[in-house]
Parts: sequence; structure tokens; C-alpha cells
Amino acid sequence: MNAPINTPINTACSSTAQASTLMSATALPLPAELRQRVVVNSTLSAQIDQQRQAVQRILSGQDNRLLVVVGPCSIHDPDAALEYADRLAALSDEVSEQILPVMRVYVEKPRTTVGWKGLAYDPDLDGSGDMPRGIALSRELMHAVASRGLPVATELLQPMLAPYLDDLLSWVAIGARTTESQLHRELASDLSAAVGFKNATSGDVQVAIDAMQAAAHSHQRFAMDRQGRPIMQETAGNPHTHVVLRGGHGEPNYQAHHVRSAVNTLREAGQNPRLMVDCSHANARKDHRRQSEVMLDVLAQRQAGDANLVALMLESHLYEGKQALTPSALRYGVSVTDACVSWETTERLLKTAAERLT
Ligand SMILES: O=C[C@H](O)[C@H](O)COP(=O)(O)O
Ligand SMILES: C=C(OP(=O)(O)O)C(=O)O
Repeated sequence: MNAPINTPINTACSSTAQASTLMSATALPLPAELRQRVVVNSTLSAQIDQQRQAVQRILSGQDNRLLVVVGPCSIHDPDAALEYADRLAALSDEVSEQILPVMRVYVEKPRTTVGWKGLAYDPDLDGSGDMPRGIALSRELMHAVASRGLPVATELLQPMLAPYLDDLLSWVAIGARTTESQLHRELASDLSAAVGFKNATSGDVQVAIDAMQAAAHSHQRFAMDRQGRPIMQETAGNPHTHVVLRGGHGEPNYQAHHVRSAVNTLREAGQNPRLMVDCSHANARKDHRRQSEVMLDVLAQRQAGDANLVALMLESHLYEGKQALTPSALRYGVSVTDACVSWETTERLLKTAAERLT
């Protein structure tokens, strides 16, 4: 028979259970502590607010520039990320009439099975999992990128991490592996930045459209406040969401017929038909060299009149390709997760896009 609800828990039993499962516990800094240590002052806050609005105007068709979320697949070396940010900030000035570049500062990685989970989890890249340092480093890095005048993009994977970083973000991805998750849809409904929902890894776009609908709603959700207290939060709902086509099951979904089908389904669902195409992942069949092909195809579709193609994503680093994560033998500026295009290719692609959109 079940114990009545107010029966005291058998503590001997519960501590035995704990002893067998809990290997270690380390306190993390509070979001409020890190926000005090790495401050978004009023000037930076006004800049981020403007950049969020610029992203949202593109997504709502009020600004016909192309939104390009571009940068490393993951950040493992903050110095290389800042060199990248310096180059992107300079390029951004050159193309700003036609393009709004937003830098990928991805500090969490969703894994298909297991693997390195990103700077926030393991900044020393050796499995030691120094999360207190990883979270602080992530905030410092995003702050440094934003202070260079660039809008910051990230994928939010762990909802508890959002209060440490969300004041610095101008665009957020909910990834292919979490678009269907209610918790991530609730998180999106609380964000002030625009959110792109990726189609599922299976290629299913409907889950991303469902996610937009869910995120537009107000939710009562479990959350953590800046003092680390668990709270019941009532979210406002986020009207600034869109679909990201990233291909699925190794097959692309960026071509004109895919885009037409996604746009029609979005319209039928009464959702924003403006889309982002991710030039990487299954759209590039996991071959970074194909990202250029995808980008040029999407630009051609847009030049042919498809005004719903308002945004692109590129995985790009200082140098081309990827490398194994061997901490003692890392090459500077090369991805340790998915392969990326080089800076030279990135520059050429963004300049080509700017010329074609003039
Ligand atoms: O963008 C990054 C990867 O595609 C994603 O994190 C999955 O990576 P994995 O399949 O190597 O685990
Ligand atoms: C993990 C990513 O993408 P996806 O969710 O599409 O696999 C990513 O963009 O880093």
C-alpha cells in the first residue's frame, strides 16, 4: 500500500540510494553573482536591445537585409573566438547595408550520443568538467563579443543556464534535438531575443512549427531566479520565432520545393513564414565544403523573388575543417566539433551575398 502523502521520508533509505548514485556535487555561482561580476552596463544594454530589434525587423519583413548567424560550431578557445569576432566586426561594417551578421558563440553542444559538451561544461577540454569556470568564461566571452559591437547568438540547451547569459543574446537557437521539448518551448516563451527552432534531426519541420505556436503562448513554468531560487514563472510568450531548415537524416531541405512546402505549412498554421536556412548540418550532408553551394543556392532563390528567405546560418572558423579534441595537440582556430569553412571563405561568401543583394 502507498504511504499517505504526509508520511516522513525514510531518510536512512534515501541516503543509501543517494550514496549509490551521487559521485560528486559542486556549487555553481549564482546568476546574480556572475551578472554582477560581468556587468551589462546601460550603453551595452541599449546596443543589445537595438540589435534584438534589428533581428526582429528582418524576421518580420520590415527590414530587407539578410540575417546571417555565422561563427564556430563551438567555442573551445576564447582567444581564437575573439580574433574571429574582431574580423567579423570589421567585415560587418563593410556589408552592413545588405547583411546583419550575428556571431555564433555556442558554449553548449547537444551530442548525438556522448562527446565534449562545450565550454560551459568543460572549459579545460579534458573531462575535468570545471563548470563554475566554464559558465563564467562563457559570460565573459559573450560580453567581450558584444562589446565589439557584434550581436551574439547561441543555442540554449540547458534551461538553467539561461539566466547566466540571456541578457547578452540577440538571437537564440533551439536545436534539432530539443525543438520538440516542452521545456525548451517554455524557455523560448520567456526570452526577449528572437528564437529560431530547427527542424528535427529526422527532417520533420512540423515540430518546429508546433514549437513556434507553443512559444508564442504564455506559460507557467519551473524556473530559477537570479538568486538561484526555484520559482514558478509566468512567461510573456515570444512572438519573434521562426523555423530553421537544417536538413534531416543526411538529406538537405534548402531547395526551392522544400522552402515552398515549409512556407505553405507555416502560412496554413498562421505562423511567420520567414525562414532561416542553415547551410551546415544535413543541408551540407555534414561536409563543410558544401556550405558555399547551399548559401549560393539560397541567394539565387532570394534573387528569384522568394522574400521569405530572410536568414542564413554558416559554421565558420578561422581555419577550415575540424580536429580531434586532443588538448596537448590542438591547432589554433580549428573547430573541435563540426567542420567549419575558413575565414577566407566566410569573407568571400558574405561579400558575394552583399553584392548580390545590392
Ligand atoms: O552542430 C553540432 C553537431 O552536429 C551536434 O552537436 C551533434 O554532434 P555529434 O553528432 O557529433 O554528437
Ligand atoms: C547543433 C547544432 O545544430 P542542430 O541542432 O541543427 O544539429 C548547431 O547549430 O550547432
